Amino acid sequence: MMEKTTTGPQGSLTIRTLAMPADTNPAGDIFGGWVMSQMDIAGAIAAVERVRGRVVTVAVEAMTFIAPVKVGDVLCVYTRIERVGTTSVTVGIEAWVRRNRLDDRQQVTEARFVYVSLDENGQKRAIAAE
Ligand SMILES: CC(=O)SCCNC(=O)CCNC(=O)[C@H](O)C(C)(C)COP(=O)(O)OP(=O)(O)OC[C@H]1O[C@@H](n2cnc3c(N)ncnc32)[C@H](O)[C@@H]1OP(=O)(O)O
Repeated sequence: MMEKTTTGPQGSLTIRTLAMPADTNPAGDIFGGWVMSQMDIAGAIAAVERVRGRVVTVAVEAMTFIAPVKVGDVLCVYTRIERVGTTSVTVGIEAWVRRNRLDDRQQVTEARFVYVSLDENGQKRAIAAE
């Protein structure tokens, strides 16, 4: 599991979006799947920037849901490149919310997503050194 953050978000702010009523479960909280989707999108943005090409998600590792997301929360997803392999890139991802008129900030998830670099034909592509 990734180290718990104690001071604030780690990484670059990659996505900021609003949790809407359509994304709730019957209990009124936001679906975990919606939050994971936002994290996958943010991780893919970070991976595409690093590999400078198309990527596909191959694995989600160490996904932890720390606190619920509520309707009206502003979800902020932070990413950082943790590892670059031959064809894969591992992105550390944290989601935080701002709630109660944006006064409170709380971490809601953390995970590592792994992406594989593909060429235009969908074949694995070696990642070039930076
Ligand atoms: C099922 C879905 O629709 S999910 C939504 C979107 N995702 C997809 O569609 C991806 C479906 N999967 C695939 O197309 C294939 O598995 C691919 C192209 C991603 C990988 O192809 P494979 O031939 O299995 O790849 P291979 O085993 O060589 O691994 C490629 C890289 O991914 C890494 N990798 C593969 N599986 C995993 C895993 N479970 N966890 C972490 N890393 C992994 C490998 O370590 C390797 O990294 P490296 O080149 O940096 O050393």
